[in-house]
Amino acid sequence: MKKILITGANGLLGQKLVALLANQPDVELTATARGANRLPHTDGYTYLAMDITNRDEVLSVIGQVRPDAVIHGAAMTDVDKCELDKDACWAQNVTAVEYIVEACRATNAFLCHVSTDFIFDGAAGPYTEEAEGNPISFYGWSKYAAEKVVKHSGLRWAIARTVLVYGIAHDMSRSNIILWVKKSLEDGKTINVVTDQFRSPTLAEDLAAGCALIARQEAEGIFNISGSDVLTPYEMAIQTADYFSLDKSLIKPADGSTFRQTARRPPRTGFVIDKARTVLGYNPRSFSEGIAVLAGQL
Ligand SMILES: NC(=O)C1=CN([C@@H]2O[C@H](COP(=O)(O)OP(=O)(O)OC[C@H]3O[C@@H](n4cnc5c(N)ncnc54)[C@H](OP(=O)(O)O)[C@@H]3O)[C@@H](O)[C@H]2O)C=CC1
Ligand SMILES: Cc1cn([C@H]2C[C@H](O)[C@@H](COP(=O)(O)OP(=O)(O)O[C@H]3O[C@@H](C)C(=O)[C@@H](O)[C@H]3O)O2)c(=O)[nH]c1=O
Repeated sequence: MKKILITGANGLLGQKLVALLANQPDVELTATARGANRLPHTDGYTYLAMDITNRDEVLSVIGQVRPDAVIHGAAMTDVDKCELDKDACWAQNVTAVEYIVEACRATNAFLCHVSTDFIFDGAAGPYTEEAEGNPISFYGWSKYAAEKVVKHSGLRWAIARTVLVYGIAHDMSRSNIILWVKKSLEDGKTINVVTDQFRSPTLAEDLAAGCALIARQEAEGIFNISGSDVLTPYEMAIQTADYFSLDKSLIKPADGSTFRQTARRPPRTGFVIDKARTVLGYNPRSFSEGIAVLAGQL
């Protein structure tokens, strides 16, 4: 029996991890999140409130559960809000990781920490696990700093890096690219979508599967856990419109000269996922298969 504790259970990744690991005969699952349990189902796991910015709560919850492995997905994930509210971003994405590490050290738990392609500057993707980070947004800096906390923790640790996660979750706090394109086109809204950014978009179920493989195997090191296809957001939008038979003429190509967000985005990222495939047995869907999985949940 492996005791696994996840953080941020109410989020997109968290909900898919609960769906994957609850009711598994060899897993005793504890789902934690801040405040009330907002998950649609309550069977097959234990829910405990745990605000990761509250050191006492983190130490007491993890100290009480004494998990074999922690999958740490909780974070402040709104990149533009992180640029504007740097204190909140640092508290949730870095200081909180120090508390998680302290609690894992006290209980000798394995830590799987979830990170991002935004630690890179996007000059030369797709990236392998050996690439050197060079963040260009505050969110990116916070996740880069969190990786250093994990790497120097002395724990048995893994870092699961991912890219542009998409999927459907219950009561989602933020949308993601497929849902945003689909809703915009259904509402007859014109959208400007960039052709000069490159990503390997990741189905949330595949990210959860990759994190579960790492936690079950207590595989140590950095693993790129993303989708297999490298696409521009424009290509993703066109594929989404085609799949749902929506009006492609509403999708206008844009680039850095016309489209700007509060925080800079690294232009060319995406991941090489060979290591996760061979070491973990990770096997993600293609983007078109991922759209079909999402469509099946609508
Ligand atoms: N989404 C993406 O495109 C990508 C995500 N990642 C990483 O993947 C991980 C999961 O992201 P994802 O599931 O998509 O994001 P979500 O925003 O859907 O989930 C993040 C969760 O973290 C929770 N959280 C935030 N602050 C706290 C806190 N103080 N205490 C407890 N929980 C907290 C949020 O709680 P609440 O629901 O209450 O707000 C939310 O449910 C993150 O580490 C993110 O950096 C990496 C690359 C891409
Ligand atoms: C809103 C918008 C986005 N885009 C593009 C920009 C970007 O490449 C892509 C997604 O933009 P968003 O701002 O929705 O998502 P973004 O904040 O870029 O997503 C990031 O989230 C954090 C958590 C991560 O860790 C990163 O890996 C990445 O997934 O879509 C457009 O082209 N037009 C638009 O109007």
